[in-house]
Amino acid sequence: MIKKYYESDADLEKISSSTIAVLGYGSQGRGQALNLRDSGLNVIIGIREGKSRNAAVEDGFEIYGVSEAAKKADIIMVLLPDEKQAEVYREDIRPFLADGNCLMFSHGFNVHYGQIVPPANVDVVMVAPKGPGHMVRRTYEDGKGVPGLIAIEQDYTGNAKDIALAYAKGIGSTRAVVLETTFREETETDLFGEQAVLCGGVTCLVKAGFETLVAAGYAPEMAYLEVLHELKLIVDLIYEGGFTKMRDSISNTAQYGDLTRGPRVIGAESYDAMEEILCEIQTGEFAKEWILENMVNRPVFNALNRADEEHLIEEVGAELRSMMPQFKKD
Ligand SMILES: NC(=O)C1=CN([C@@H]2O[C@H](COP(=O)(O)OP(=O)(O)OC[C@H]3O[C@@H](n4cnc5c(N)ncnc54)[C@H](OP(=O)(O)O)[C@@H]3O)[C@@H](O)[C@H]2O)C=CC1
Ligand SMILES: CC[C@](O)(C(C)=O)C(=O)O
Ligand SMILES: [Mg+2]
Ligand SMILES: [Mg+2]
Repeated sequence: MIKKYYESDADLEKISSSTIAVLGYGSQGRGQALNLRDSGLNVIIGIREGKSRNAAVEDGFEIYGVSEAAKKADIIMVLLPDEKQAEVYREDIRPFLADGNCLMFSHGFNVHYGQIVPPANVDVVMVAPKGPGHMVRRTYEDGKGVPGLIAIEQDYTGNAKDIALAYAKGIGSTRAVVLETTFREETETDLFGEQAVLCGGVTCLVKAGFETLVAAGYAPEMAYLEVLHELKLIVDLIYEGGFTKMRDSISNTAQYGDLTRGPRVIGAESYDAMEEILCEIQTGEFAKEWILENMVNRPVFNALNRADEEHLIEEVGAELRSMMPQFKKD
């Protein structure tokens, strides 16, 4: 049985006298740093010059370069892009790690695939919120939390788990639930989830529905509202109460179509593709591909991203959203 932890299982005191360096101030860096500070913990930011450094200054943090922050800290949370972490680790983190420090990640990619090999005299820990950084912050501000994972790769001090749980409490995750996993399990399931379902699966499904309707002569605006805008409303119901709550809310006609037609869209071919994708993750083939892609300045990433940015669904969506009050900035 997987271990689950809640508020009463974690003690902020375990890290209340520690200096926590959050390295990177992007999606996760900002969300986690603000939550930790609001939880009363001692946070500094390690960041290069640039856009997100300015945001950290505006938010009133004590700011340092990455190496300086790593040197000052007891807990070093690496919230840099996965593809940059190994290089920054070699140059700006590893030389400044002290005996008994806690090296922390929110995703296991670099440790699991051997791109970062920490020394034996530090704790190596993961605290991974299961949600985007902006939601980590917004949910905390609402008095709730995004569920999280902890994993202990190396327990040099004997305190690694207490530290991980306290950090998870600091970012709000124990308000929801924290599961105990391993670097391998988190890395493989996270990559699979984002590729096959959450990001890759969903965007391709929506695009396919949109393109099918538009090719059949329906207005792109109709297609957009049908397969993209309404998706959130349906997903919200699934999120709140599973398939059952969603099916309680839709018409019987929709439910019959869902049960009989859904399996034709996601059929044997999709199951085979998912298995193949999982296998590429487990063997390290995907990791190798992504590392090599970065070494040659991301030609595939850039070309595919540009094509999607220029897709009709984005143009139509931007125009429709600009008229909807819920998307207007204050
Ligand atoms: N995004 C998410 O919600 C989730 C992310 N994670 C994990 O969290 C980690 C961080 O991801 P994410 O928050 O998306 O990252 P972002 O891309 O949002 O932010 C990265 C931050 O690192 C800084 N940075 C980039 N390159 C360098 C460098 N060479 N030296 C110093 N600073 C640098 C960026 O600064 P600048 O503005 O100057 O580019 C930015 O502040 C990853 O391990 C990811 O897998 C885990 C769960 C969810
Ligand atoms: C779903 C994408 C994610 O895994 C996340 C927000 O959890 C990521 O890497 O950003
Ligand atoms: Mg994820
Ligand atoms: Mg991920």
